[in-house]
Amino acid sequence: MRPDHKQLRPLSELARLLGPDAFVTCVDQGLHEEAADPGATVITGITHDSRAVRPGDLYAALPGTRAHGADFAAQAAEAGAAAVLTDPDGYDRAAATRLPVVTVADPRAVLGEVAAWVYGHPADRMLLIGTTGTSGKTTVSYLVESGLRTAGEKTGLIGTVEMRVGGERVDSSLTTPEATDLHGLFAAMLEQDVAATAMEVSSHALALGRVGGTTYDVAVFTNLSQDHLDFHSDLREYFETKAKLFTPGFAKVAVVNRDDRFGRALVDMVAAGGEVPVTTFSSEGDPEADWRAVDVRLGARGSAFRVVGPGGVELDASVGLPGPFNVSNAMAAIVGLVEAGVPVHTAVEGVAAAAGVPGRMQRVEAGQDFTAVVDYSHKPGAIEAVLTSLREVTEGRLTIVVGCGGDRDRSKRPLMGEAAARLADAVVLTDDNPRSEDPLAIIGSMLEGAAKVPRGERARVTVEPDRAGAIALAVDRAGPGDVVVVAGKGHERGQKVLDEVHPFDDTEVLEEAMRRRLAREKG
Ligand SMILES: CC(=O)N[C@H]1[C@@H](OP(=O)(O)OP(=O)(O)OC[C@H]2O[C@@H](n3ccc(=O)[nH]c3=O)[C@H](O)[C@@H]2O)O[C@H](CO)[C@@H](O)[C@@H]1O[C@H](C)C(=O)N[C@@H](C)C(=O)N[C@H](CCC(=O)O)C(=O)O
Ligand SMILES: Nc1ncnc2c1ncn2[C@@H]1O[C@H](COP(=O)(O)OP(=O)(O)OP(=O)(O)O)[C@@H](O)[C@H]1O
Repeated sequence: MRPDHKQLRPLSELARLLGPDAFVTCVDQGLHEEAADPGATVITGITHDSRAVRPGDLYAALPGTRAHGADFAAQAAEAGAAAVLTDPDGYDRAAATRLPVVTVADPRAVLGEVAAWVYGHPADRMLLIGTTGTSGKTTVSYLVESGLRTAGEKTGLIGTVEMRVGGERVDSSLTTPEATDLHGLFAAMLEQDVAATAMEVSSHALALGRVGGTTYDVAVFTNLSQDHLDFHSDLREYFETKAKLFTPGFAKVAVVNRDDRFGRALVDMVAAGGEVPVTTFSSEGDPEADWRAVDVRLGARGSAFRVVGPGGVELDASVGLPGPFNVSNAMAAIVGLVEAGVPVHTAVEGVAAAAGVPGRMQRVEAGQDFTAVVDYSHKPGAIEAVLTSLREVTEGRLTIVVGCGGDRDRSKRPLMGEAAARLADAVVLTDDNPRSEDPLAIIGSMLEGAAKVPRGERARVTVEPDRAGAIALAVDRAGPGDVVVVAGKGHERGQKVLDEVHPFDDTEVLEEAMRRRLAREKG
């Protein structure tokens, strides 16, 4: 989504912004190595994708893992690009278009600043609350947005499930959009009078410069556990990437979960920097936290608790999402809102009023006599949190249907298998976005983890590679009062096989399996 109003930015201004390390060249002016005078060239928008170029755009030709954006410079020029931003490697193909070319050593590193410049620094003109962490980013962002709405703001939301601009819903393909799209989105939000935005900040975004040129009024940290080790070299580097969000260029204030060991390390790191004030929260009774959730009463559909904060604040609160981890998410949102200037009672009211988050601990009803849940847990920490939470609210048997994605962090597969086999009574291992891999090989790695649980403590493990078959199996075996959780896809609507996405909706398949069973039972 882009603003309707076109920007008019002279390219000469960009050359000044980027300073002496940027070369501006224009073959048509006979200038190959000297800084050219980009003269009358005017930029009216920006994109990193040749397929999305609009006339007047600056096309950012970025080096990628599969291609170099410069490979598509001719296509961008044909679509009306006014100039190209690239690195020395992409220069030849960019210059061949005869458009002005801005060459910098690392275009991703400046892309956020450049995109913010193109759109007139829109993020600086709204309240921005960014949330990072391995788990809880989407949930906290939904809760924060609800709090901002309760405070009377027209809101924006940016995250994995969807983006929202005022009341309008926009599909989302990444958790955190690329910098060019992000600043365009902020500008479009301003045009619609959005005054406050809640957004998710992934570690990919921090590593790939997607949030450059964006300063968060409040940056929130939920937790860190193993994930994305296909992208980050190890847990330490993953943590350090997340920690970037809490440095002065990115955050004005930090809100950090003290119950998480990486959260405590982050508190020390930010405090040592001495530039970003930190406020902490705990839902597990840490007396050192600035804000605490006490007297937590867990229920099958949500929790009630008391919020205790600085200056004698103490008030009743609730969250309509089950599990202790959602009390933690609610605290993250409440404290984030308070640090953003929302009165605490409004923050508490907004969080309590939030509707469920699509595909997160979502109950599915078809008249069955057991509890059926769809949840987006697709990493060891989330599987553990979800199974522990569901165990607390059921006397019956707990079954999980779970797989693990192909072409992504392989080291988490045995950990997911182990967590499922340790914490559930029954596990059905199945397929989940195999991409280019053999689903049985992925399941094999999960089985390795499951086998580490001692026999007497291990859940009954069944393998059914066909996901619909696996869901039906779990449904057919469920007894009254049991819980079946279908993990991994949550709000997603497809199964990724090779480069194709085949329609697959866990909620629909689960509903259908339960209806079929009821029909069979009725005779
Ligand atoms: C690992 C990663 O994040 N990769 C991102 C990266 O892709 P890449 O380096 O492979 O790009 P490439 O395909 O080689 O293309 C190079 C350049 O050519 C451009 N291009 C390519 C083809 C074309 O026809 N025209 C064109 O202009 C591309 O836009 C790109 O700028 O740059 C692309 C756009 O510039 C992103 O779309 C792509 O995200 C892919 C789709 C992705 O799946 N990313 C995931 C892992 C991700 O970012 N996830 C996090 C959330 C993680 C979490 O769950 O916490 C997220 O924030 O979404
Ligand atoms: N605070 C938390 N601690 C542990 N697990 C959580 C927490 N919050 C949510 N989860 C689990 O993680 C799943 C994903 O939650 P959510 O979408 O809010 O997190 P996320 O950080 O946005 O995830 P992702 O990066 O995978 O998009 C939930 O469905 C739930 O199983």
